[in-house]
Amino acid sequence: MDITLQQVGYLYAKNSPFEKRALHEVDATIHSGSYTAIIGHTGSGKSTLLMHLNGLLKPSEGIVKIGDATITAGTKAKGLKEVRRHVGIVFQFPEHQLFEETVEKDIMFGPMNFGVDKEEARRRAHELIEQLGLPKEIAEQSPFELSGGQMRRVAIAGVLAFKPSVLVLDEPTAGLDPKGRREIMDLFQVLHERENLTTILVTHSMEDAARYADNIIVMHDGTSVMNGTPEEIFSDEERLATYRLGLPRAVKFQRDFEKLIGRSLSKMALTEEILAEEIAKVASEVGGR
Ligand SMILES: Nc1ncnc2c1ncn2[C@@H]1O[C@H](COP(=O)(O)OP(=O)(O)OP(=O)(O)O)[C@@H](O)[C@H]1O
Repeated sequence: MDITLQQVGYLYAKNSPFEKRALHEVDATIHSGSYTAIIGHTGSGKSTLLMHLNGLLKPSEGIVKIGDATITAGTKAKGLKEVRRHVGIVFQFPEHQLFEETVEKDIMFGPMNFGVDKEEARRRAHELIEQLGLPKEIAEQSPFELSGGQMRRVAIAGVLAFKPSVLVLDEPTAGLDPKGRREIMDLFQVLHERENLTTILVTHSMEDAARYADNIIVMHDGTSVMNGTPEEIFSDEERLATYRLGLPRAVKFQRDFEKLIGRSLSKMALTEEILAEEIAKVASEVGGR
């Protein structure tokens, strides 16, 4: 399911003394099956943009196309339920939205709300508990008895349970330790590859954008200023600096290493794995001389 934004603008509290423009003239295309990262400085409009991706907000100006649905300022709310079934959003700290008395019921809530029958919803809940690496027994436990990392997984399972075709992740690893962060991000990567799940990641982490995304949208002052592959986006350090964004660590190391050896490496080191490979190649050339 492709998502396209054409000249999208958004005003909070429109026509009130508190009116505030959060988006203007945003153009972007997110292709079905892609992994897109949305990056940008604090206040650049990422969260506002994200809420347009499943009709939680309707654009004040312009058009949002989500698959066959077209959303404009005049779109009626009842046309949007179908869109929400297809686009699942994992909000920041999603565990704050858990509310049922057991983990199983919490995961079943989403699919049942979209008309899935109880038995199928229960089957999905148990399957997801396993897939997300949670112990089976927690199905009957209260979500509030779990650790922070487990609660996060339960909340993610609740979104995956209604089988969205697009998964939107708003800083999904905020507040987790480095191991928990990596595990959750790797899990999304597996889902993206295995189910060809269109994935949209809103992140402050340049490393995560470089590591996981195949497409990056840069937001600045409420508009989309760059859209391209990680290689394209991170090749222009000066331009990124004007948007107050830095390069991923591996790319910075590469720049320093290239200066040291006096030539360019064959690939752009977007991840530490690629950088390590490139350094190993140079080391073996030097060793062979
Ligand atoms: N509910 C609201 N009412 C009024 N203005 C808002 C509201 N939410 C956000 N804004 C403003 O809209 C602009 C864009 O905010 P948004 O939260 O979309 O940015 P962001 O890039 O997601 O920021 P962050 O990285 O801090 O989450 C900011 O100037 C913000 O102050």
